[in-house]
Amino acid sequence: MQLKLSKVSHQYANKFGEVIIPLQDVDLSIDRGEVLTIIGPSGCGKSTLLFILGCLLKPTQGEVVIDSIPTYRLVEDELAELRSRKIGFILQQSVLLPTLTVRENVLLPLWIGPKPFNKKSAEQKVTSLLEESGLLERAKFLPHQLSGGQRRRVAIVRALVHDPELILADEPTAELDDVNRSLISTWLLELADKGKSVVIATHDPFLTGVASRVYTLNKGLLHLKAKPGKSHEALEVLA
Ligand SMILES: Nc1ncnc2c1ncn2[C@@H]1O[C@H](COP(=O)(O)OP(=O)(O)OP(=O)(O)O)[C@@H](O)[C@H]1O
Repeated sequence: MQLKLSKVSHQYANKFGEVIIPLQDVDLSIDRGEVLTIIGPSGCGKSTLLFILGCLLKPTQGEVVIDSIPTYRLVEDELAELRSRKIGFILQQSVLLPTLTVRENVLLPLWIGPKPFNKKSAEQKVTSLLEESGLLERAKFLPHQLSGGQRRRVAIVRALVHDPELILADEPTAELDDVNRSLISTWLLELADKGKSVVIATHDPFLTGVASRVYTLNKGLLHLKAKPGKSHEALEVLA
């Protein structure tokens, strides 16, 4: 996916009319196969930026263009369709439905999404994703029967089940041990190798180490921190 933000600003107001401007004139381009990380202090606007990139939030100013389509031209149904076809969200809280098994939680976006799917090939896809993530033996477990790291991996698998072109991850490795952090870093990098675009809000050096570009966000301004590096080499150093 090719994604471009031009002069994007966003402002929130509370009920007393106080205004917060977490993004100011942000320009950003993302291409296929790139891994970008965004770092910055708590409350600086990282999630806001991810929500705008994922078309969950319309910026108050500026333009978001996805595969040559300016998103302001799309109505809400078209945006929902775009999200469910092309975008995978890994949110800060791995919210899994407590009464559904791991397999059912992963299948959920296909059941409720607008995209028709073949039941048999969906089952196969889920099986192979669960296998890749080391979760196949837990396919029939309920979320409360999993460890925190396993729950996070289920949430990631769920974000990938519809084969999105853009993956947006908000602190995907927070509070995980080194094994899980390394596994998730490797996994996100492999997705980029397959041509996916990956944007991650994080402070985790495992993730900033494998990124093609690292940005800092502070006081509304986005700055490039590091020039493109050799991501595989970075991962080997960290392993
Ligand atoms: N719906 C909202 N209404 C008003 N202000 C909001 C709203 N959502 C976020 N904000 C404010 O916008 C700022 C940016 O929030 P955001 O969640 O994007 O930050 P963040 O960098 O992701 O933070 P963290 O790292 O703590 O998750 C914060 O100061 C927050 O209080």
